[in-house]
Amino acid sequence: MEDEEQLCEAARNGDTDKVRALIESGADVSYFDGHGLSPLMHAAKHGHADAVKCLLEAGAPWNALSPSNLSAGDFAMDSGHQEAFDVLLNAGIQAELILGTIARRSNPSDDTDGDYLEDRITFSEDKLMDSDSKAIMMAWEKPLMEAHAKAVCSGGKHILNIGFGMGLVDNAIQQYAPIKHTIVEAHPEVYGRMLRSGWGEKENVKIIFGRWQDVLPQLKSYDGVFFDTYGEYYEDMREFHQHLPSLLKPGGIYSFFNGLCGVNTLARKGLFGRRSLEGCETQILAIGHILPPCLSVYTGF
Ligand SMILES: C[S@@+](CC[C@H](N)C(=O)[O-])C[C@H]1O[C@@H](n2cnc3c(N)ncnc32)[C@H](O)[C@@H]1O
Repeated sequence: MEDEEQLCEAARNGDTDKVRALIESGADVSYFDGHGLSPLMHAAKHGHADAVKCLLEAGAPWNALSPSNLSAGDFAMDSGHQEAFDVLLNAGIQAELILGTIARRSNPSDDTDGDYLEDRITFSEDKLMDSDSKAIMMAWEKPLMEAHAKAVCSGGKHILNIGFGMGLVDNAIQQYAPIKHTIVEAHPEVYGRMLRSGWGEKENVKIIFGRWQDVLPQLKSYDGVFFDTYGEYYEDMREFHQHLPSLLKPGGIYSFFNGLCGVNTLARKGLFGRRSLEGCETQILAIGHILPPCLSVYTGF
């Protein structure tokens, strides 16, 4: 048996010593077997967190996808292996933060979502797609968005949402009859669609067209804030978080969603597709892993 096939087998069996020995003797950690699965995917699928760590340390690609578009993170999550999932998630986040920093340093004027904001996008009943046919938003995310809306609307009647997308969260926010519901949206086509579908005429809605980074001076303080953009780096989300103390009223509630590098320009398809987070309860818990403190809902600024 080839070294790489043995590596897949050792990863599957959780035989970390053998995994390490094979790597030291030159086995290729980027190998895909006849089913299109990498050693990392095998280790993840069987919940062998130590083997996952060992393969990641040796440079196994955390964002590779199987023929059915599943990442190692998806395999771990789908099989209920939380420890292996956490190891992969942390590796992905670290890589994202580093890649984002490198991208910014090499091109400080790069606004990361500039390309996306100039792209044509496609709307259909159940999804919003970018020009690479990658999903910006999908209808299955509705229960998740409803849960976020419930959370951010539980603290008061002045609500801010960043990123309209399909309007799922905004429709849910409207159910709570906010006094003022401010929506920031940067994509001209999404904005155009918002206007065509009557959002501009709702009495309690204020639409601010532009990138949140550019329209910050127009924003006030809110009882609830939700953040879910597209085509940005974690760095952007971290930057947004730095504004929360002024964007949130005392006791206000913040929640966010991030597709975990679903559109990162370097990782392209991403470590954990949004599908990893399907199922509302899990989603909220999974979101909480992104940034400490480990909750997606922040209160009491
Ligand atoms: C994933 S969608 C939001 C989906 C939304 N939560 C829903 O429930 O349908 C992301 C949205 O953020 C917008 N967006 C991306 N970058 C942005 C930025 N810097 N400022 C404001 N909006 C942005 C995109 O155009 C897109 O409409």
